[in-house]
Parts: sequence; structure tokens; C-alpha cells
Amino acid sequence: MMDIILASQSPRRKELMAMLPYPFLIHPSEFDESTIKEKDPEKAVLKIAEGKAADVAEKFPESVVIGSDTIVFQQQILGKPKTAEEAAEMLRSLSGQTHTVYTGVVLMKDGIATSFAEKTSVTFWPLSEKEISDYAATEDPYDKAGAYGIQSGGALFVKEITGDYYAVVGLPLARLKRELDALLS
Ligand SMILES: Cc1cn([C@H]2C[C@H](O)[C@@H](COP(=O)(O)OP(=O)(O)OP(=O)(O)O)O2)c(=O)[nH]c1=O
Repeated sequence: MMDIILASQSPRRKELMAMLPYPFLIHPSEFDESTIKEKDPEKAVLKIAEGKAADVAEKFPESVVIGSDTIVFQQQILGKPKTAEEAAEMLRSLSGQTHTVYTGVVLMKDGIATSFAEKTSVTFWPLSEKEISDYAATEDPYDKAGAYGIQSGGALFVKEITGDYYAVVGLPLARLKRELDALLS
């Protein structure tokens, strides 16, 4: 069988990927996300996922390469916060509201890209200023789009979710399995 390569440095994507019935290797991409200026969230995650996958596929043309990207959209694209102020500002904008998490996945095989994006709606309870500043003072928000981890501290903010939980964490697992099944059959 062809090697499957996950083009990601994310420990969470590695953990999720391990739930699929396929052995895989990891080669993080060196793609620079800031080169993508796209404002439409769905197009943005797909372009970035493709950039990540294509970068690694160039080095491993005989493999199936998986690139992925997750962003949070609440009136505007929320990426990863750099400071406690930025994290708190993002969390304030999500408080008591429903936002959309977009995860794009691109599978590259023999130079051909198979792409899909999953949209998940997440509703937060209203957050107190203390909840926000306490959470912004932890390490949790800083490597995560939208400044929260639904699988960690952010679990305490979520009132409702519609869509694939695993897409919010970083990989739409059930859909990815189906796409891989089709590509490898
Ligand atoms: C909203 C949300 C995001 N995230 C994470 C998923 C992604 O890892 C991260 C968004 O950044 P990404 O740029 O999608 O990914 P990454 O830089 O972590 O890894 P790589 O590009 O090498 O694959 O935010 C959570 O872990 N939990 C959440 O609830």
C-alpha cells in the first residue's frame, strides 16, 4: 500500500489520525500560511490545506499526503492569538454567540488534490471577564484557532455544537476515513 503522510506538526492531528485504521508517517509542512490573503473562510482553509499538502507532496510524490487547516469565523477570521490581550478579545467576541469552525482537508495523490471542508457551528455560554482572563493566562489558547481548545479548557465554554466535534479539534475524522477508503481502494 502507498505510504500515507500527515503534513502536520500538530500533536492533536497526530492523535486523531491514529484513530483511523491506516498506518501513517508525519512530515510537517513548511508552507507559510500568511501568503494566503483569502477572506472567505471556506476558501481560506482549503487554500492553506492545499499549500501544506502540496509542499510535502513535492518531497514525497509516491505517497498520499494529507494537509489540513482550521480557522474560527466570527464576523472575521480568527487565527491563533499571539498575546493574552488578543486571546481575551477573541474570547469576548465568542462569548454568548454562535461561531463557525472551518476545517479544510486536502489529500494529494499522484499530483491530484482531493479536497473537502467541514463546517461546525459552536455556541458559547456567556463568559465572565474572570473566566476569560483566567483562561487567557493559561497556555491553552495560544496554539489554537479562535483562542480555545474544545478538547481542553474550552470544553467549559460550549453550550451547543452542530457538526463534527473532531473537525473542531483539527481533523474531520469520519469524512477523512471515507475519502481515504475511496482513494486507496
Ligand atoms: C477551535 C480549535 C482549534 N484547535 C486547533 C486545531 C489546529 O491545530 C489549530 C489551528 O491551527 P492550524 O494552522 O490549522 O494547524 P497547526 O499549525 O496547529 O498544525 P499544522 O499546520 O502543522 O497542521 O487550532 C484545537 O485544537 N481545538 C479547538 O477547539
